[in-house]
Amino acid sequence: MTERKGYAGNGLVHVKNPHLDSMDEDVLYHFNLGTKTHNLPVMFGDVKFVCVGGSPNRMKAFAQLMHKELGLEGDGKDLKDICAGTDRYSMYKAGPVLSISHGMGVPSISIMLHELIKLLHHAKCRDVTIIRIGTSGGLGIDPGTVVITDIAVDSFFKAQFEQVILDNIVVRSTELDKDLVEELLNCSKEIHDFPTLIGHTMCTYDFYEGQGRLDGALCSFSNEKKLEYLKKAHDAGVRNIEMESTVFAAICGLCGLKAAVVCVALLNRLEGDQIKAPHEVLVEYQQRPQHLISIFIKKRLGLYNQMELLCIFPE
Ligand SMILES: O=P(O)(O)O[C@@H]1C[C@H](O)[C@@H](CO)O1
Ligand SMILES: O=c1cc[nH]c(=O)[nH]1
Repeated sequence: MTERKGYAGNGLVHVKNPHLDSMDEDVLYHFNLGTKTHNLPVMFGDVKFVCVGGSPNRMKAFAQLMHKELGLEGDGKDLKDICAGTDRYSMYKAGPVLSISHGMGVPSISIMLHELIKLLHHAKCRDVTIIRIGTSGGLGIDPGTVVITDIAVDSFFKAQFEQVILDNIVVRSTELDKDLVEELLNCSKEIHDFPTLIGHTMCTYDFYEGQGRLDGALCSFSNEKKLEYLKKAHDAGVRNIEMESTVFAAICGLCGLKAAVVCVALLNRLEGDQIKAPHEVLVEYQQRPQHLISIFIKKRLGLYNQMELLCIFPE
C-alpha cells in the first residue's frame, strides 16, 4: 500500500488525522507543550524555517548563529530551551527560525516530527521549510564534504520508507523537494571553504552492523563483504550514510512541508569505520551545514549580502 504526497496550495501544514478534530486538548508530551497550556499561534505563528539535527548542543549553537545572522535584538547566548520541561528534545527559536534536536535514529526523529507537525498546525504556520542539518559517514568523498540529499534511500538503495502500522507495512515515498536541492546547491557556491555536492543518502536503523561497520560489539561479516556492500551503495549513487533521512522525507512529504537534508561527512567509509578526527575538527565540520543553511535563510529573507560572507569566511 502506498500513500500520496500532501502538498497543497495554501501553504498550511497538513495533519492527516481525523481524530485530532475531536480532541479538546492536544498534549505534545515530548515537547512539554500543549494546546491548552500554551498559546501556540502566539509562540510559533511566525515560524518559516525549521532546522533539526541529532544533538541538543548543535541545535542551540545553530539558533545562536541565526540570532546573530538575523541581527535579532539581545545576546543570543541567553536563548532559552522552549522544551526545558522535558529532557527528550531541545527547542530554540530565533525570529522565524525554529531549531530542534531529534536524538538518534528513526523512532526518535519520528516521534519529534509527529509533535512538531502538530505544533506547526496548531500554530497555523504557513509556507514552512524544514531542513535536517546532520552528520554522516561519507562514501568515496573527503571528510568534511557537505552532502545535499537528492534522494533518501533505505539499506537496499530503494527510495522508500516502510512504516509498520498495526499489522501492516505501509510504504512511503522518500522524495525530497528538487527545487530546494538546487537552491541549496546555489547557496553553497557562495562558500569556498569546503566542498558541497548533491547525492543519494542512505538511511539505516543502526550505526554499526546496519552501516556495515567492523568495529561494533557484534559483527558477522568480513572486510571484503563490507566493502562489496559499500561499493554497491556507491554505484547506486549513495554518497553518505546516516540514520534519519528516509522517515524525515516521508513524513514531511505527506504533511506538505518542503524538506531538505544537508549532512556533513565525518569520514570516508571506504577508508575506515572509526571516527578519529580531533574534537575541534568535528566541531568545525558540524558547523558547515549550519553556515550553508544560514546563507539560505538569509537569502530567502532578503538579508544576504556578499560582503558579510567575506567576514564569516575570510579568503
Ligand atoms: O544529526 P546527527 O549528527 O545525529 O546524525 C547522525 C545520524 C545519527 O543520529 C548520528 C550517529 O552518530 O549522527
Ligand atoms: O558514519 C557515520 C557518521 C555519522 N553518522 C552516521 O550515521 N554514520
